[in-house]
Amino acid sequence: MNRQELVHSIREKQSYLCIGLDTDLHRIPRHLHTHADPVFAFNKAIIDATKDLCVSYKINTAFYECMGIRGWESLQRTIEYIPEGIFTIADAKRGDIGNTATQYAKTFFDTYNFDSVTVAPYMGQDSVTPFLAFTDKWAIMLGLTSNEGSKDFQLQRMEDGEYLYEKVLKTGAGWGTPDNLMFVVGATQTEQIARIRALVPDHFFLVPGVGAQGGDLAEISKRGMNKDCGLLVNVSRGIIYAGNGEDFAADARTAALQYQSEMASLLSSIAPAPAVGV
Ligand SMILES: O=C(O)c1cc(=O)[nH]c(=O)n1[C@@H]1O[C@H](COP(=O)(O)O)[C@@H](O)[C@H]1O
Repeated sequence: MNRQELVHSIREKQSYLCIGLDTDLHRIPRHLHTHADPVFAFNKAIIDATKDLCVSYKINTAFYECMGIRGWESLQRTIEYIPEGIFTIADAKRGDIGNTATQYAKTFFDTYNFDSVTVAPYMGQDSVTPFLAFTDKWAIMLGLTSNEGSKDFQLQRMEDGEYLYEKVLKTGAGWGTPDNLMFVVGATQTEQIARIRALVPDHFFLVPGVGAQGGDLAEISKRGMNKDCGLLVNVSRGIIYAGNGEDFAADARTAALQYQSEMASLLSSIAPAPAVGV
């Protein structure tokens, strides 16, 4: 999916919600365990209940890889089930020498046909550029993450007073374009987000950390939105585990609808659609 299509979908659905399919076999409702593929049965019900409310689904591969071959099968069924026109993210946080990175890119873009992959930039340019060589596919590079450990390296100051994450963002931005590169910016990093938006004004940010990690949707939207919206806000546990009974999918829809409604009003107040013909 290209940037124009993504922006169009955000405007049309009045949503920049990304739902994280962090599906844990041990947390899904009991009645699903009679299915041949309980993880896919769960994902299918969540997708059916929420596909009109979100513009993206993020599949965190850890939750699938831990189940071996069965997990990869659930992942494949899930990616194939996500409707056309919804932006898909393989949250795999890959990063390796160029020759190996090319194989990771082929895995997620050719074999599984995801629109994007999350990548860790620690190994530098040659570990990221293989993900940028595919038409209408995206690399989503870790910028400033949502977790406590972001203080260990990312929020350390360099000799010139700049944070390490700022150097990473500025350097990384030169490897791709706002049409094929996004950055991960944690929703818990409210104090930094305006600074990050100033550094990379045009790029999309994937913003995880709303819901279970306590990030504030309104605050990050006010500080991080650009004229194209420029945000994909991910919620995983806060939506998919909103309920755990027979009605879990309806409960997930209710939670997603709350986020989408808030997003619609934030979009109209912060980044209203340009008038037709402008
Ligand atoms: O790259 C990510 O998606 C990511 C980056 C980050 O800084 N923090 C973060 O929580 N994530 C992921 O975003 C999702 C957050 O899940 P919830 O906290 O359940 O909404 C998980 O899949 C995390 O692995």
